[in-house]
Amino acid sequence: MNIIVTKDEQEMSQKAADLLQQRNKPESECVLGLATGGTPLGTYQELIRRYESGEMDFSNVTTLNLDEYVGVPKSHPQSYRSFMQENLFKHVNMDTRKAHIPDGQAVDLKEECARYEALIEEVGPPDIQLLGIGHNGHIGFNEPGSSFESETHVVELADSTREANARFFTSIEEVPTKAITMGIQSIMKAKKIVLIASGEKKADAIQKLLSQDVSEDFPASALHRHPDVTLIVDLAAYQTVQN
Ligand SMILES: N[C@@H]1[C@@H](O)[C@H](O)[C@@H](COP(=O)(O)O)O[C@@H]1O
Repeated sequence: MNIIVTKDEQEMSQKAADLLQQRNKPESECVLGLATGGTPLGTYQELIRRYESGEMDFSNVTTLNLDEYVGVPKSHPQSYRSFMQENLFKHVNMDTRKAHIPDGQAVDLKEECARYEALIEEVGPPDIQLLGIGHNGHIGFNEPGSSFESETHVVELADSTREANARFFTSIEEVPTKAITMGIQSIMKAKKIVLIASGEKKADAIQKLLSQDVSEDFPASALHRHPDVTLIVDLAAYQTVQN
């Protein structure tokens, strides 16, 4: 695992945008694996800035998002479809028909998971996958205990994850209890993975990740088995590791 320590969140976002931009070559289709949450917001702002200044073009970009809440309408402001639309897609010259996100409102969720996994094979795998990390080490919505062999599936969200995400809703009761997520094995198919983390609140998770222990109790530890992972972490999330 390649580790880049940045002075702050802004620099973390710029470095992550650099890696995404490097994969976006004008002569070929580029597949980006994208994530939601607070952490990638700065990266998306940086990608938008680069598009607006003519440094980046998204016409050849296909995207595959990691996850989506179950039962939340696509138009709901907190659906991951709306999140991506508001924070990236609508600001760049993307063909949103090539922007894929699991359908959390599918009548048959099992069938939807199978469809999405097949889609990863069909349009993917991502040239690069952007990942955040949950306090408990979750990636996508793969909570502790998830099998490293898992493909796209429905998960029950851990109470700690619902509490962490409650800040985006008006109350904890509104936070969905289930989600569809790409599995660990699906995520590991990406050619390159970049994990970003910032702030003291992520320091424990980063410390655990860097302990090198590989265990299904800490989903992000699966990344130690991937040949091309870059961790970009700001000082606040990393410094505590040193103390
Ligand atoms: N499903 C998402 C993850 O993909 C994300 O990495 C994590 C951390 O979010 P944040 O970046 O807001 O800390 O939370 C959510 O639950």
